[in-house]
Amino acid sequence: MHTEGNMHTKENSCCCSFEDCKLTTDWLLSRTRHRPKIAVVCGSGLGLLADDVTNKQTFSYEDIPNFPVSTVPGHEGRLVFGHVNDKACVFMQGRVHLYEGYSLCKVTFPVRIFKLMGVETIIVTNASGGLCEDFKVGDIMLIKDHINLPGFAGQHPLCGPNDERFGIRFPCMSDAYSKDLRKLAMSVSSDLGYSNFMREGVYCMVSGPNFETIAEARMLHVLGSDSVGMSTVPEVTVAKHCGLRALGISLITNKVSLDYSPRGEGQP
Ligand SMILES: O=P(O)(O)O[C@H]1O[C@H](CO)[C@@H](O)[C@H]1O
Ligand code: HPA
Repeated sequence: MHTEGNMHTKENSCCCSFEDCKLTTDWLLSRTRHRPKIAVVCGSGLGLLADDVTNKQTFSYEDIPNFPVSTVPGHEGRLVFGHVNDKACVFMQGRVHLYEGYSLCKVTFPVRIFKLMGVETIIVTNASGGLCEDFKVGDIMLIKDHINLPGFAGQHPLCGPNDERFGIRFPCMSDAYSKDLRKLAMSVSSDLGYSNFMREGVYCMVSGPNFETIAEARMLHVLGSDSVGMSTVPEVTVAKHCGLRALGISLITNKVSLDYSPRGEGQP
């Protein structure tokens, strides 16, 4: 069989085998007493989510065997173990993306490490562009569903041989984002007085690194996307595959231009 240039063939399918994951998990477990039940992936510029962690122990990604290293600004590249309100947590201060040149297997490697460490719930955050006309910059969108655009083109973290120790071959994705967690998040934000800027919607992943053309943005909108970004979907897909409960939170950091007329500099 000719394999050159095809990432997903049997011979060249996985840079992150179960054994690789086990090695990294054991490395971490032997260096920390923390046993987190909740993992949080901090999106671009959102590393401050880990600021209030108590009893902190941190590891630089570059020191952790097999771990991918963040290369973009706004992604510090450290794992932070500790407690938030007495809950044992681990925060990824910074993630890696497909456009950095990592395979999606590598992008999602940390999710499997969390699973093997005993994590049960994962909160995946991101910075994204608002496509829904009602959205304002600064709104927070709870992700109720996603569109995996790179997945349609074969860029999918679960392509390649399936290891049943992680999950089944054909995982269901219709309930990837826990309804209960979304309900809880809405109720907590209402208690905090945040209801005015809480939204719920569909996140679409594009590969990046360029932002969308106006025609592309219109297409994504017509397809039912409320926000667009270059992450999250692979992590949540792998989380669902291995049985983690997931909450997805998107901070709307910009409004995506859907028409050619306004402020028209440089536009077609
Ligand atoms: O999704 P996160 O990591 O928050 O980052 C978002 O912000 C970057 C673009 O500014 C892209 O990487 C996009 O995906
Ligand atoms: N498009 C894609 N990714 C993004 C955007 C956007 O407008 N904003 C933040 N990440």
